Amino acid sequence: MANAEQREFKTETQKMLDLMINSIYTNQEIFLRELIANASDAIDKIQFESLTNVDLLEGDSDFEICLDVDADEGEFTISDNGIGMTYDEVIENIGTIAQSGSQEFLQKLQEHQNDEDAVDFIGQFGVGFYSSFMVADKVTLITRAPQADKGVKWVSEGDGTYSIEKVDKEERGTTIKLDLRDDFTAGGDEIDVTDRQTIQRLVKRYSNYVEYPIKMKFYPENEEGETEEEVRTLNTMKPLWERNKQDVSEEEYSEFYQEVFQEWSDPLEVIHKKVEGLVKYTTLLFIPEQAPSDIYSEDFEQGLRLYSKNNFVMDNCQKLLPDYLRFVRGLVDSPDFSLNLSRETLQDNKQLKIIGKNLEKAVLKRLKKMLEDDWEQYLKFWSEFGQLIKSGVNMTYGDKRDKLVDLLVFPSSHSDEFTTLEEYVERMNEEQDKIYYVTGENEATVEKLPQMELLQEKGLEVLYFFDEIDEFVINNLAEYDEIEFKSVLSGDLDLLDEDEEDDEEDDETEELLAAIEENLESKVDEVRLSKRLKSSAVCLVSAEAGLSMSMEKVLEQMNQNVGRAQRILEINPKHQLFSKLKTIYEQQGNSQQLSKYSDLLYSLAGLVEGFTPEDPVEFSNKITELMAE
Ligand SMILES: Nc1ncnc2c1ncn2[C@@H]1O[C@H](COP(=O)(O)OP(=O)(O)OP(=O)(O)O)[C@@H](O)[C@H]1O
Repeated sequence: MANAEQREFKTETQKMLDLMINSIYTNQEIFLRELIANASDAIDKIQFESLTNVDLLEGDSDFEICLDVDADEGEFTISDNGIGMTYDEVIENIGTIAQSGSQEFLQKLQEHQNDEDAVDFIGQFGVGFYSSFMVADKVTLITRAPQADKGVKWVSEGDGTYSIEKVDKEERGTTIKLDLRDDFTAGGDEIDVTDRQTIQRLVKRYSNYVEYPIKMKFYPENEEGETEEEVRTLNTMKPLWERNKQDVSEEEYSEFYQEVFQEWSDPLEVIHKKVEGLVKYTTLLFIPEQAPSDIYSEDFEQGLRLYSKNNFVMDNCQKLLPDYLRFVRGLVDSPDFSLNLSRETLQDNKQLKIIGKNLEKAVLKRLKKMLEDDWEQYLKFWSEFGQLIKSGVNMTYGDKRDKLVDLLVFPSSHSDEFTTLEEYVERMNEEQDKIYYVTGENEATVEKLPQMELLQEKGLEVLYFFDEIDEFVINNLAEYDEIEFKSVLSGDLDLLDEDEEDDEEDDETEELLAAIEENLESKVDEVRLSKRLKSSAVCLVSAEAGLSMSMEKVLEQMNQNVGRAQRILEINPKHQLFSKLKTIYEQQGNSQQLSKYSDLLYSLAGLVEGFTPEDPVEFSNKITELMAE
């Protein structure tokens, strides 16, 4: 090294190296991604420049990145035939920290100099080439720029100085040799960087879609037990998302989806978009056919995969899509993402926010289109992910909520399958001014509810809410197209024509109702004559405002005690039973018998509603006594 010039690193560079060497970074394996990304950038550059000056290629246009390991020597080497560097460029690029990301990093480093939490922010910045020092105690870089006579050799042990000298180098491009630290060789505590399988795995994970072949020699044994040299390309290269949509077949999308996201079935929908604007990105999203069984569990790994110019940056990035779209799989590639984007910095990442908004819009738009153009497919989607869309209504506001509302579908009394709110409103007759709904277990039970009788008679359509979340969603919406939602099970339905309205209650009826109310004091808030019942004798409804009985049930199951729904017992004045009650009251006043009847009425009305009697034994005794009479 007679001609080698010894130079010192700039102070900041040394600080950075110290951090690398002390392995503040926990994820050391990313060194490989950083070196491959640099090699790929260097090839991009020569390719671009050769467009105007083909001589730069020196006849070599088979662009490639070659990796090699030497387990005996504990070495790892990466070579590229990219643009290389001149003597001055090496000093400029490698001896100092030039890029803005690293500048910012150093500034922060200065601020946090004596901070223990330096670890927290170090992961936020691109450290590129220097990450070599995480796994190596000596780094040798030999490079030659196109058409330069001499190459340049740069060597450093990360100890504050480096040496630089001119050397002969035949091929254009850069070779970087790492003398690995013992920890990173066979028998070390960390990953074995001299192990070909390990390297292969890392390339697959981080650099699979780098567009130049990443090659490595393997030495498998042939049938005779002799080893043979075999050069393998480790990466898949052409990222599907970079291709034109028109040129990708459905099968190719499916294959990619299954391979990358470990799915078994085909995706229900594929969204593939290239966006060039304020932010530049390409996205490939998939709506799965089936919800994974753990989609509601806390461990569910939601989120998209991020790439930066085909380099893997991060998996399961949750910041891009809102929680209610957690079923969407896919990726986003943007040159604006830094390779070292970390979960901590995602929060403030502006590009990410813009991209996220666009993606959400794109998914909702596609779902709307599916609903309009392919109803069968939409129902399939709905049966898997409808719950999540509903939860989205509860979580969103304004415009977004309006978009979600049009994706809601419900079973209804007037349709064999599901109906949208828009369709419901279209079917409403002129006098109808409310959207009616009923909550219950299933179609068979709600259709038989006494409260449904009047609506059925009047031919009014009722939406069926079989999902616990439904009523909460509707409560949040309050109205659709300025039309109020109205539960068939609460308040007054106001459905009778004037001539159907009953005459004023006589005094005796009033007294009777008051007596029953007194008997049921602890259970109901009001007893009144019903205007909705046709053939049934009694029903229980909730008060117009406030918690409904079905919501009370759900909240109770969730152990959320938010109070009790107001209960109103309605008695059908046209029912035989009512005349019987009247007779009893006329003859005996508020007797024991009337008290027994009051209890029974309440229990029966509750039963229909799905509430078991508070004391089933007593209930059954009362019924049998009555039968015996
Ligand atoms: N294989 C290479 N061929 C040619 N030039 C290289 C090579 N590797 C690094 N360089 C030069 O050294 C510079 C510094 O590299 P480094 O990896 O530290 O940062 P970067 O790649 O610019 O930024 P980042 O890693 O944050 O994306 C590069 O910008 C490039 O000019």
